[in-house]
Parts: sequence; structure tokens; C-alpha cells
Amino acid sequence: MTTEDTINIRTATDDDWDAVALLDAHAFGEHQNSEDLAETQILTSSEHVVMAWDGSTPVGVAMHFPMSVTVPGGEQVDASGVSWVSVAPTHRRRGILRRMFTEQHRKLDAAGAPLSLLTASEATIYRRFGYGPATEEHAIVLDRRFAQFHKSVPPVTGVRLIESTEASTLLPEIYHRWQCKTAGAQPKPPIRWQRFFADRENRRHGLTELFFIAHADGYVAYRRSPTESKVVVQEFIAVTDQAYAEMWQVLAGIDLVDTIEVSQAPDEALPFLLTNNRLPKITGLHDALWCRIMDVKAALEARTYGVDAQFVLEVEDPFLDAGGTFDVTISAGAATVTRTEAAPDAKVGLDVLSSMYFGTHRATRFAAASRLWTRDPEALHTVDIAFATDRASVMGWAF
Ligand SMILES: CC(=O)SCCNC(=O)CCNC(=O)[C@H](O)C(C)(C)COP(=O)(O)OP(=O)(O)OC[C@H]1O[C@@H](n2cnc3c(N)ncnc32)[C@H](O)[C@@H]1OP(=O)(O)O
Repeated sequence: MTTEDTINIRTATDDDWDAVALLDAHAFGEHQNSEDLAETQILTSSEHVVMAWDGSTPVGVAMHFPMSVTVPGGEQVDASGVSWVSVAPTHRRRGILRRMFTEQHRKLDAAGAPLSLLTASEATIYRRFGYGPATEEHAIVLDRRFAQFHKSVPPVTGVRLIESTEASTLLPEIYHRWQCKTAGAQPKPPIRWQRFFADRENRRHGLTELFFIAHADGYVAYRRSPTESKVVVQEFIAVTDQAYAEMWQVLAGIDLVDTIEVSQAPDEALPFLLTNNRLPKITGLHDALWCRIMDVKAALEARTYGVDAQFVLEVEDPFLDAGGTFDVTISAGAATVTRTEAAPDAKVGLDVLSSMYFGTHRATRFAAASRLWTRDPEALHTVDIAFATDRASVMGWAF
């Protein structure tokens, strides 16, 4: 008997949560307290948890949170947020993740959500399963002591300092307006708001309690460091450019600290609000949301496009066979997608198509990297401008 033969993959029961917590603690180096675990159980249910057992020993887990996400154009599309994926270090690289993912994605496929999402601990794991990075963020450090705003930037008229209690009544509605217009953003479930405002010590990572500033169209939640002269932004949500510009001026006005640390989409306006566009230092670039298109037709028809176009797209999906050859006809921004026998204008792996889907990553870039084939440069241009979006997509909340 091979080692693999002793492994049993099955759906979890309500009695398995201690085993799930044990696996998670060893995988991510953090013991879940009872509040954290209870919150996760509200976001999902045992039937959405796949586990691997070696006899009576738990050796692997993968779960998903049912959610939705805004796609380019504003439609809310059902999605499965895959999370808490781990295999015990006693059993790694024996194919257990692959077996759990096969079972989990068979169930996700049957449930019918057109998109599956995750955030990846390592960039090398998930492409083979059809996932590609869909949003990215710059880590930025702004030395606020030298920040001068351009004279055309509107002055601060509508930002207030608020307490946590008021924040808990204002922020969810502002977030909702932002989420509806932001591709890549998911609705934030009530239990996540509860966790956010509970602001438990184990979530502060050595920083202070949360501080809040609010505008009618935006808010910032931040912490201060007790040991370093810095503000660390936890959430910066701006529904309008005006709110964005005003809140940055208020952050830059926090005297007695040197720097502001923030993570934001690469196309945000901050450098050009300032007279010195070099002042915000980009200290990192990381992917945030990863996407796997589960249903090519449903997903492509759910988003809008920048141009009218017609092309034949061959999609390869070695993991689940969700690919095929599709005619994509775009009229007035909407796509009609049908299976076809016609010769393709473009060939692409599902992971790459999933990366292009939210608009942040362009077809031209993947073509340059030999990850996208097109019949000729004209076909590349057509596919490129069809999938491009005006603004970078942004993940709403990490899961
Ligand atoms: C969505 C999330 O939850 S992200 C968090 C993921 N979890 C972690 O990072 C926790 C720590 N790591 C682990 O628990 C494990 O190493 C896992 C879950 C990443 C991998 O589990 P394993 O059972 O060892 O993976 P398995 O043997 O099934 O490998 C499946 C495939 O992925 C590849 N793979 C697995 N882990 C990695 C890795 N860290 N880097 C690169 N490739 C990897 C394998 O080579 C294999 O490739 P193949 O099937 O194409 O030949």
C-alpha cells in the first residue's frame, strides 16, 4: 500500500473544528482564540470544509466562504472564497493538497459560482489549479513632514475625527458604496465588521487601538506605533476623488509622527496630489486577490468591456477542464460568449485569463511573457483593449 492510499478525503463535520484549528495553528504559526474560530464558523459551515485524514489523524484542510465580488462594470458575481488551506508538515508533498483541491473544486463547480477567489501564501502554488493574481497593491511609506499638496488640490472641508462607536454606524454604509463601484471588492460580512470594531489585542500586532477619520464619502482607520514615529493605515476607503484628497491631507497633518504607511492600488493619485511626486516611497509590490474563473461563459458575460470586438479565445484548463474554444462577441460593452469550432485568435491558460479578467493585468504583458498567444498583433490589440479597465481592481477584505 502507498502512503497516499491511507489518506481519506472527506467533508468536515461540526465535530472537526478542533482538528481544523490545530492544523491551521501549525501551518500559519498563530493559535486561533475562541472568538476568531467562532467568527470563521459564522463565515462558513462544516459542509464547506474539506479535510484529509490519515487514519484518525487530521492531516489537511481547505475551506471556502461563500461571497460575491464586484466585476468590471459593477455587477456582483457569486464567488467562493477559498481559505484556511493547509497540509500538516508530517504529510507535505504527497499530493494531499491536490486531492483536497480536486474534491473541493468539484463541489464548488457543482454549486455554480462563476468565480473562485483566494489570497495566496506563496505565488508558486495556485497557477496549476487555474488561479492567477487579479489585484495588486503597493506598500507605500510617506514622510509626512515634507508633504506639500499641489495648489489645485481641494482643501479639507469635510473630514472629522470620530470615535469607534460612531465609526461602527458610519463605516459599513460608506464601504458598501465603495465596494459596489470597485472591481475586485467583496461585500464585507457583518461578522467581519464585528471583528474590526472589537479591535482585539491579538489583531493589533503591537500597534495601538484603531483611530478613525471620516468624510461623507470615505474613511481611514489607522493605528500608531508605540515605539516608532509612524501611522499605519489599516483601511483607506474613498468613494470619491475629493474624499481621497481630503483624507490624505488630514493624514499628512498628523504632527508628531514622521511617516504614514499604507497599502494601496498602484494607480492611486497620491504622488500627484503632492508637489513632490517622489515623496511616497514604494517599498513593496504584492498581489492580493487571486481568481480562478470556474465558468468561462458566465464570468465573461458578467463583466463589461471597453470596446466592441469579436474574437475567438481558446482557453486551457488542465485542472478541471473548464476551458474550450469560445467566440466572444462584444457589443455596447456586453459580451456574448458561445462555444465554437472556429480557429482561435488567441490562446491562453485559465490562470492567465483569470488574471486578465479584473483588468489589472494586461494581455500585452502576458503576450510579452509568452503566456498568451495571438494570431497577430491586431488580435493582441483587440484582446488587450477589450479586457483593460479604467481603474485598477482592489480587493475589499482579506480572507
Ligand atoms: C488560500 C490559502 O489558504 S493560502 C495558504 C496555503 N497554506 C500554506 O501556505 C500553509 C503551509 N503550507 C502547506 O500547508 C502545504 O505546503 C501546502 C498546502 C501549500 C501544499 O500541500 P501539499 O500537500 O504539500 O501539496 P501537494 O503535494 O498536493 O502539491 C500539489 C502541487 O503543488 C505543488 N506545491 C505544493 N506546495 C508548493 C509550494 N509551497 N511551492 C511550490 N509548489 C508547491 C506541488 O509541487 C504539486 O505540484 P504538481 O501536482 O503540479 O506536481
